[in-house]
Amino acid sequence: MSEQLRVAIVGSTGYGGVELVRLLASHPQAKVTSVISSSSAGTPFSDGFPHLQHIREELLDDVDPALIRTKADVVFLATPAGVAAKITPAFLQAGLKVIDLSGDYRLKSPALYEEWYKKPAAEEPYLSEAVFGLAEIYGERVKGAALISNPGCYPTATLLGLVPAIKAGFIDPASIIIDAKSGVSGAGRGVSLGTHYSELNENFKAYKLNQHQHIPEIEMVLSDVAEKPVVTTFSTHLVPMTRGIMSTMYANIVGERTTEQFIASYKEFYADRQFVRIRPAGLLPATKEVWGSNYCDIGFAVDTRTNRVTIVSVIDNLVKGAAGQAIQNMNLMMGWDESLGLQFVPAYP
Ligand SMILES: NC(=O)C1=CN([C@@H]2O[C@H](COP(=O)(O)OP(=O)(O)OC[C@H]3O[C@@H](n4cnc5c(N)ncnc54)[C@H](OP(=O)(O)O)[C@@H]3O)[C@@H](O)[C@H]2O)C=CC1
Ligand SMILES: CC(=O)N[C@@H](CCC(=O)OP(=O)(O)O)C(=O)O
Repeated sequence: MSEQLRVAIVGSTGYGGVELVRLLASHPQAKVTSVISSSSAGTPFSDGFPHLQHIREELLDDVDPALIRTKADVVFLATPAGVAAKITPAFLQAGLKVIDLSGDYRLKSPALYEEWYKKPAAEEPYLSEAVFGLAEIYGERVKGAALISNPGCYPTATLLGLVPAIKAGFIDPASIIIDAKSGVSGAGRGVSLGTHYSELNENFKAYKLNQHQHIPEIEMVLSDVAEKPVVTTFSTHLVPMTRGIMSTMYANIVGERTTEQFIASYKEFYADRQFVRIRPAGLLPATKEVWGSNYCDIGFAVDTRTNRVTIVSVIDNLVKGAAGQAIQNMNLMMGWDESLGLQFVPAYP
């Protein structure tokens, strides 16, 4: 077998980073050679994650691009918004390929990023060079790229559920309303008032209405696919569960379409893709049915009374919504089969 690709992870002590460590442990052609921390360098990785003790015995490295270059070929950045914008240029200049899990390189307009993220935008030419890695839609662009911007968790579930219907002309893009729900690991490992146990348990709440940073990312892709500007209503809710996103989407149908026609059209659209599974009529997906896997499951219900369709799309936010799709992008970037090391069956129940 050829030599394995060497991989480093900045933010390895966060939820996205730890999930990268878990998934890459069984990748046949890549191995993690450096786990990096900005706050705990020099301490054993397994101190914080005893469940991974047998696969990662080394000490955490510092965020040092020159050192990392001696150990790795590709670096994943699983860091909070604003960090990748600062450190990516040094990693690229050191000769590493970069896959960023944050929102820093997704929006091509610096003004739009600063409006929604309230932080300084990444600089050119890196912003223009970054390829938006929604693998099933833009996978061809990912091949050979040096900087990949991994999509957000909510946009991944939402866009995989909407793009085929828009491309087929089945729905009016101006009529779309997106009602999305996430498990709490979507908020990261850090503690906050809104996500601690007694605030979250037995509770269900809407948040960031009309202010969510994923709104411009969703509109960017919907506009690209519709070939005209699209604005949308996107509402987010926190659910008392650990993993999972459900995006429930409503749109007016153009002409007359049955549930079976939506199913047939989506099956054709995703015929060559391994990670999108289309449900038969009457069988809507639930978050537990993709738990721990890289699948996005999509179901449909056409209402002939209102002539609207409801599309339900579910993912595991830490896998297809973050680490899994990032590895899928690494595979595409390297010219490998996109499913390498990702063929996990969902854990159930
Ligand atoms: N959680 C999810 O479901 C998803 C997350 N994302 C995005 O992925 C990124 C990571 O998310 P997540 O893992 O949940 O976040 P976490 O908060 O769990 O982890 C982020 C990690 O980044 C490290 N970090 C913080 N500041 C810096 C810095 N200045 N330089 C280097 N490293 C730093 C921290 O580790 P240390 O102190 O050890 O350096 C921390 O563990 C975020 O941008 C998030 O928005 C995207 C899709 C889904
Ligand atoms: C539950 C929860 O709080 N989820 C986070 C998802 C953040 C995320 O994934 O951030 P980026 O994609 O922008 O990097 C949120 O709604 O902000």
